[in-house]
Amino acid sequence: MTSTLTSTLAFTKGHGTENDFVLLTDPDGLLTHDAVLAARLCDRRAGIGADGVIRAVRSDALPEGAAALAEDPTARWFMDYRNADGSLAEMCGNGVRVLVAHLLAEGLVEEAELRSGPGLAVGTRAGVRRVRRVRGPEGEDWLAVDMGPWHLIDPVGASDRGADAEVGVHGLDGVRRPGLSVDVGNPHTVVALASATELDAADLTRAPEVEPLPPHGTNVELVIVEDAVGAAGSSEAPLGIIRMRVHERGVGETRSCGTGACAAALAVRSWAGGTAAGAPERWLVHVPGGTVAVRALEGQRVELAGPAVLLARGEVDPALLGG
Ligand SMILES: N[C@@H](CCC[C@H](N)C(=O)O)C(=O)O
Repeated sequence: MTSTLTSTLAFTKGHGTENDFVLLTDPDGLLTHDAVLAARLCDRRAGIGADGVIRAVRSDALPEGAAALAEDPTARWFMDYRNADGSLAEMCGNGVRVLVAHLLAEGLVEEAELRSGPGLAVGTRAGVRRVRRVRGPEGEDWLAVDMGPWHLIDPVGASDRGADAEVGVHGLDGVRRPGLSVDVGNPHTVVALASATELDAADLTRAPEVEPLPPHGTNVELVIVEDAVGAAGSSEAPLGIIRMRVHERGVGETRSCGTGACAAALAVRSWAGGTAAGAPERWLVHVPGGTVAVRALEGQRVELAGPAVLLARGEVDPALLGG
């Protein structure tokens, strides 16, 4: 992170539905945000402990930022995201909300930017994302992110299997369950389990076996669908309810995954036959760390909303990090 590993590094710790992150502020892109240091910071015993590291850097201070600025010249901040194992990820739905909360707390963006027009533009490796201030279902202060376009992933290309997968989940007596691979900026395979009992019994200390595996690996979401609220006979638009557990690429089981919640809702919608069949266009996704809301947007886009919590600030001596 620093060239000498002798000076301390300021950090903030935050989470979105308990998907937790170490945040570093590096406006001018002077830090070496490499895989080794990210893995050490994320170590839960010899480091600070987190599912990922987010470096807040100005888009014009790093090469990947050029594409973000070309897409939207107002995207002056970039989310440089690494997983707990140090690998780069294209996008993090919980992370982008926590990054924006951090930028606000540091006085680097204004609350007004979240409340006007389409919201604050943030560059990511998956493209520019826009973040707005919204109210949660119980009046909480939440952030909503336009997560951009999504598509099904066909890992084997032009086959009759399309994005369908078969997934072996550990802890379920060798049964294989149907999956659907969805790209929401990063890759996911959503797996439909048969019951809440299966969801609770699944062993996510190891990655589920996905066949065929998307080319860049995959995050895996195990889901069950609970009854939709406001369906048949009601004037209200139906609200789908999903329970989900997740095994993240580059991390392991986490308490939540924002992109994963979007993929889960989109897969469930697809299995239900889509809008034409009356499938809900908005969902609450319950994860072990809380609840997020997902909404289908026009133009095959999707929105994620949820909380962003900053809980600690401090300094760490990179020379003392173990791992
Ligand atoms: N937890 C994140 C996703 C983080 C990246 C993921 N592990 C990957 O490698 O794609 C989220 O909230 O979206």
